[in-house]
Amino acid sequence: MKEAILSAKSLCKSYAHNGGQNHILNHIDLEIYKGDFTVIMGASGSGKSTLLYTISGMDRATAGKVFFKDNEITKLKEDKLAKLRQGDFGFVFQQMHLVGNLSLFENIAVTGYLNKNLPSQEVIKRTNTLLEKMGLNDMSKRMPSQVSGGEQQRAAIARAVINKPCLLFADEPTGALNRKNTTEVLNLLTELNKEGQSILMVTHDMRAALRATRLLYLEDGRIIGELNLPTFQLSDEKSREAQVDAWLSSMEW
Ligand SMILES: Nc1ncnc2c1ncn2[C@@H]1O[C@H](COP(=O)(O)OP(=O)(O)OP(=O)(O)O)[C@@H](O)[C@H]1O
Repeated sequence: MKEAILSAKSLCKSYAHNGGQNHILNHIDLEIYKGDFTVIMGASGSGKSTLLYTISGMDRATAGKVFFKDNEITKLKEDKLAKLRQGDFGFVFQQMHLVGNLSLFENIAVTGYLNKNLPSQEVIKRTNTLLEKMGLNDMSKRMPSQVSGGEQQRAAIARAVINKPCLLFADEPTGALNRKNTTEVLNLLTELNKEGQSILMVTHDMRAALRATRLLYLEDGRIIGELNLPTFQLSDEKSREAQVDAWLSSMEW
């Protein structure tokens, strides 16, 4: 049986709008399971990023609850939430937000150093392992401005997983990348997932959606559809694409 690591109960998020309320998330009940590569799709403006930020504790819900491993995180104060985000969650965004005057090595290692439980030798070891895995060995001393967007995003992914988070959140991680870099980043995320990393990603990129083992569709503030898939294999890409395409059409995407 699948193990839920994150669950939302009647999750709501509204914004004040023209004297009224704009309801973006409307009583969402959702469980995110260990080991899954969950991808949330939906039309532009449907609330995908809002859902990711609200369920991860980056933003506050208007109503409803979020539980991380049976602990309610919606009631945590900011300092406890920050600790949780730092230790148990990893984040990757469309923009990489690397520190411009630190090398790639330092950008990755600094998140490890912030983890008080990690000895510095272990931080260095993990950073080197991740640099190798991300294919960044030769450019570890370069500054972010001296590498491509895809290389920056690979460094940002390494930074996000150095503390071995229970769940990696990704908000349109390929949104700013060209085709080649998109494929490289998606391959890395797929590889991490095959090694056991649980991922929750929002995207409106069909190529990114193909990597999901569980696809969810958001519309009118609710999850209206779900498609479960086996782990992505390059050899099955064509038939998977046809399956996902048909499902998205049925969602009127
Ligand atoms: N801080 C805010 N204040 C008011 N409205 C907001 C705020 N943040 C988001 N919204 C609105 O909430 C809705 C959902 O936004 P969100 O960014 O979550 O959508 P999305 O599905 O991720 O869109 P896209 O695919 O275009 O990135 C949009 O109508 C947006 O304008």
